[in-house]
Amino acid sequence: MTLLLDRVTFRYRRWERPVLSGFSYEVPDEGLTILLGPNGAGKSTTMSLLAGTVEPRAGRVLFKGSALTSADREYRRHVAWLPQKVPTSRQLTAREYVAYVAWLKGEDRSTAWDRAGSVLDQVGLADRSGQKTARLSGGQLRRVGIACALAHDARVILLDEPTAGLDPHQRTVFRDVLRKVAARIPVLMSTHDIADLADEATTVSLMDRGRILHHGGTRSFLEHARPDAAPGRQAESAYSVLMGLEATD
Ligand SMILES: Nc1ncnc2c1ncn2[C@@H]1O[C@H](COP(=O)(O)OP(=O)(O)OP(=O)(O)O)[C@@H](O)[C@H]1O
Repeated sequence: MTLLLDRVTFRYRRWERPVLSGFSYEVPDEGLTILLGPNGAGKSTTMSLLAGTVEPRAGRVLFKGSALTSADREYRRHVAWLPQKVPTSRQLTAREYVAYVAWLKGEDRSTAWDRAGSVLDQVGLADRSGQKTARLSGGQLRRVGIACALAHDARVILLDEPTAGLDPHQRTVFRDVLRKVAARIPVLMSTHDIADLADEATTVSLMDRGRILHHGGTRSFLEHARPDAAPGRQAESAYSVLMGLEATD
């Protein structure tokens, strides 16, 4: 019950149909939740609303029982939002950048600097902490983004397609970091990479056209797979069945 959307309606332009209408969604308080759905389903919109980067036309965004207001410092501090492209400053080193973000979120300078060192170590980037962010790879930058969330004591982490475009090695490293982080802090992550969920996710949410089609434990999601789905393909099959793309028998 930490972070949720309560009967939210949202449209990008006044004359357009709402992307979400009377939409409610609660981010689970534990583990890794994966938000699946086809292009245009409303995943990024849902995450932007939860992150407070856009405001609903109707309904509420609630954090720890209080409605979000854009000036809410506690919210900014405790809800970490990582868009697909981590917005780093190219001139700063990884450590300077993480420390800067922690300072912006309210840590004092020396605490921010110390924590930046320790969290970069936690995401496996201790040896890159003195490197300019402009010279880091996409996968390393996403780990810098996670480090920022850890540095300012986030209570919830929202990740928009964090594994998109990563090579298999970077993806594995990123998932290892994610597994450790999600054991301590709830993480909501949108993805098209169904393989991400099989081993890692605690909860699976599937949305389409602004509606949630499934929200529950990974096992209950996988139970929707066709009985004859090939080993390792149950998640894809469950997705297709729930989306109505594939019959169950
Ligand atoms: N900035 C925008 N301006 C206008 N319409 C938008 C904007 N962003 C998204 N939309 C529309 O809102 C709907 C939901 O988009 P959204 O990006 O939330 O979906 P998504 O599930 O994240 O898709 P994808 O998997 O492609 O990232 C789509 O119809 C999309 O065209």
